[in-house]
Amino acid sequence: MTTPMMQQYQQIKQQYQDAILFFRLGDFYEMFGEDAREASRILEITLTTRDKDKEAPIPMCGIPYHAVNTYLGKLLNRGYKVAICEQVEDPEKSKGIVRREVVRVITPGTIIDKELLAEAQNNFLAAICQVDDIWGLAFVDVSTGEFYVTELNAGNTSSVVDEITRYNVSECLVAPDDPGAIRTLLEPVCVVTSYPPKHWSVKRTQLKMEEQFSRSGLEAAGIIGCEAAVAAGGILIAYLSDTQKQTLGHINRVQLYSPKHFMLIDGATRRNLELHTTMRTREKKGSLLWVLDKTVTALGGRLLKKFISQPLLDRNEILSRQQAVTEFVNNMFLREKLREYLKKVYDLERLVSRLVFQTANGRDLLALGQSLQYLPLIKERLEHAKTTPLLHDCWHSLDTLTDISQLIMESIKDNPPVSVTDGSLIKDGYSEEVDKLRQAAASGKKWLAQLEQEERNKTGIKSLKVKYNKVFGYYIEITKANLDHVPTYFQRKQTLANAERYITPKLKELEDTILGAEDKLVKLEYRIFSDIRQTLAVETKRIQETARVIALLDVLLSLATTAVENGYVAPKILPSEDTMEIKAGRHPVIEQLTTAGAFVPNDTNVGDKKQLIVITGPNMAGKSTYMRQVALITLMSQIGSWVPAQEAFIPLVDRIFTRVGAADDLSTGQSTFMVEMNEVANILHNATGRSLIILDEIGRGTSTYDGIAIAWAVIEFLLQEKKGAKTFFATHYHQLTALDNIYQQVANHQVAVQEKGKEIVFLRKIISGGTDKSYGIQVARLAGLPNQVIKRAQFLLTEMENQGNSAASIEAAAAKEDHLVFFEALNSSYETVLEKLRHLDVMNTTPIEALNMLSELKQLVDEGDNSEQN
Ligand SMILES: Nc1ncnc2c1ncn2[C@@H]1O[C@H](COP(=O)(O)OP(=O)(O)OP(=O)(O)O)[C@@H](O)[C@H]1O
Repeated sequence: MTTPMMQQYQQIKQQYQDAILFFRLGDFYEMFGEDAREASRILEITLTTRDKDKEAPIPMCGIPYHAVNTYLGKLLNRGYKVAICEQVEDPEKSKGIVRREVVRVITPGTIIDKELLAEAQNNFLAAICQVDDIWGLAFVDVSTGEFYVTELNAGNTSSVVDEITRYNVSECLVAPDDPGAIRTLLEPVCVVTSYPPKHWSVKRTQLKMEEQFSRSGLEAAGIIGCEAAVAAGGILIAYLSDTQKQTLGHINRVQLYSPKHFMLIDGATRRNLELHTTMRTREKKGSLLWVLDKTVTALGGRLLKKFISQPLLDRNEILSRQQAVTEFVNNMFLREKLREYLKKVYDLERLVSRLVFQTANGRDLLALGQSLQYLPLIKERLEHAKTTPLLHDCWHSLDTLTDISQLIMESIKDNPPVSVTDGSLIKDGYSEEVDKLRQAAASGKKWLAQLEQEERNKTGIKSLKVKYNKVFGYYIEITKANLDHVPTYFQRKQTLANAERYITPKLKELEDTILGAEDKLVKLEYRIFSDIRQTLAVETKRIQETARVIALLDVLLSLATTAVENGYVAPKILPSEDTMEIKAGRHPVIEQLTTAGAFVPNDTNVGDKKQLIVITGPNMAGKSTYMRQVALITLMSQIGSWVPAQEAFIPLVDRIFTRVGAADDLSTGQSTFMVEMNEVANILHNATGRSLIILDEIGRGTSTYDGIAIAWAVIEFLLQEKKGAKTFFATHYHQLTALDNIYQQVANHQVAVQEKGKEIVFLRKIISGGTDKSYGIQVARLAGLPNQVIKRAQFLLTEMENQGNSAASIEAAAAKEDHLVFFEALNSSYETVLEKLRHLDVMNTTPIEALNMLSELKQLVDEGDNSEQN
């Protein structure tokens, strides 16, 4: 027979089948059945059983409630959802089994707990929904309250994936019937959840959106009539109320954006240009974000990431940001002062969500109050920069929230405890009632001490003590040796091995006053604190608006600081058709990673006359670095930043495409060459005459002739079909340099190197003209390939250059050389000896040095012989 508690469990579990149910039992969250099996494996906790003696014992495991976040984090990271089921009535007051309810379902996209969130990173939940031939997309960050919607053409599923990657979404809701088979495309990118149930209608989603943002809010955002966007938004709202179980007041503003408003950067380009993390280690260090991020608030850190993901397309908007950055570059004092104040500002966006969820504690409020005190100072400083329009807007919209900081600073005690139910939250002087109770509790303790002294005097028992425990309250303890002196008005309560415990009517009376006062005080403080928290939650919109200004200021200041520290210039932003000219441009990241002054700057000129630059040059010369540098300077210009160059004229580009390096995508079962061709196809389909295209060694994943043929045809297509697209094409196929004889829009460039005997020196300088030398073997030698391999390759290369590279001639060459290599391999010191002789300056060698050298060479040859024999 199932116990009533297990019946209750099963009823609740029934409704949350896709989540792991954390079922609160006293101080533990327990899991049962399949949930327990799964959780115990992932969380590495012991799996036990309930009703061991019964026929079908139920697997179970548990975690202490106070350590819940650690365990939650592990499950969410693995993509699980967790339903938190609490006891929702006081067990002491309940009749029969205590009532339990799921109070929140936490999913990877709906985390708000600060311990589980990365500070400088948004945590987005997205929904995708197709209405007719349009995709609606909606994004929400529950921890900050941001809510965005947009629409895309349904034919193009890859642009949906691009948008989801751009937001770095943690969880995405897709319809269970999944019309565009989008789930498979998204699964490598984020957790995909089927939602909503089939019977959901566009009408219902619209109602949900109106409930959340009001009709006028939707009108103000201009989204009435955007059915797909509204539908996606409504699905998000519905999912949030299903999981969060409460209205979310901090999500009060929806923004419709047009992807056309921002430069679209696909996932491959984002990775290739290492915008947020490096390709190899996936770390921030070594990325563009790493160079530009001098933000001092978590709010600013998140916004800067967004800026980098969403370069602008509107020249005026770019210039307005650039002007603000310039203002801060030119005004060091203002810049440093503002940054100093901003450092003190707390994560206002995330705090707001904790106010709404009522999870903010005394420390959160105090931190809020303290940081708000800097707002008037910030506003005052901004007054000096009012002539710059964007900074004027910041100054104008910065609400200093003095009423809020005053309320907090007057009411919340310094150093409040973490828990909000243990008292010590409310400052003296804020509430008369609190003061009175606090005094009563404090005096009570004094009275107790007096009573103890009085009783000692009366009884003559020096060791008499007034003590306290939770079960008996206050009592007087007398050791066994003194029992004879105990007066009759002492009433015995408990006997211990060597002492007796008593109470007296007076002690009882005092106890009532003290305990009553403390109990009342804790309750009253909690009530007042909750009221304050509630009052602040009502001010959500104002705090959010201020948070937006603070984040923007922080990012502009960060860009200015980087510009000053790294010696950047303000680029001139030109219309798309113009020529891109960069004088002495540098790669923003590589220059930081090389020793100061070691980076070699290079010029760029591409556009009107020469639209496509073919870059040849040895391996390791700096071709990729150069092309990425052009892309990054363009991107930085369009986010409003200054750029690493002496001078830069940047025409607006609508997209940056890159095809750089080879990356296997084994997770989707694609080969290196297939990935390469997919990326090239994407570029050829989607680039326009206003795009910037970086193609690094395309075609190298297949045989030489196939590769050359594909590369040639791709270039022709770009010249004919994407007129004006500024393109850089790095290649080892020197045959492609012939293109500039045929097409006047093509220019050949090479990266200069200097030959020194067998060695090469990289000059890192881009010069005009093509080269047919790869120096691959020299680079391989630098990389430390065994001498034997290098020599052999050198021989085969010479043979191929003389005889052609047909299979037959290579075979003939290989046969010819075989015994020679074998002979040379007989003594492994051969190359070292030769090297020493090569570097020997005979004319400047004394006889004794010559003798020493001879002996050294002999020793080397002997050692070589010995090692060959062993
Ligand atoms: N302008 C420069 N100044 C200083 N160092 C540079 C410069 N350009 C490149 N480098 C250094 O040279 C290294 C190799 O550059 P890069 O990868 O761009 O060469 P590559 O020509 O694309 O090589 P491959 O053809 O083998 O891919 C870089 O990692 C960087 O450290």
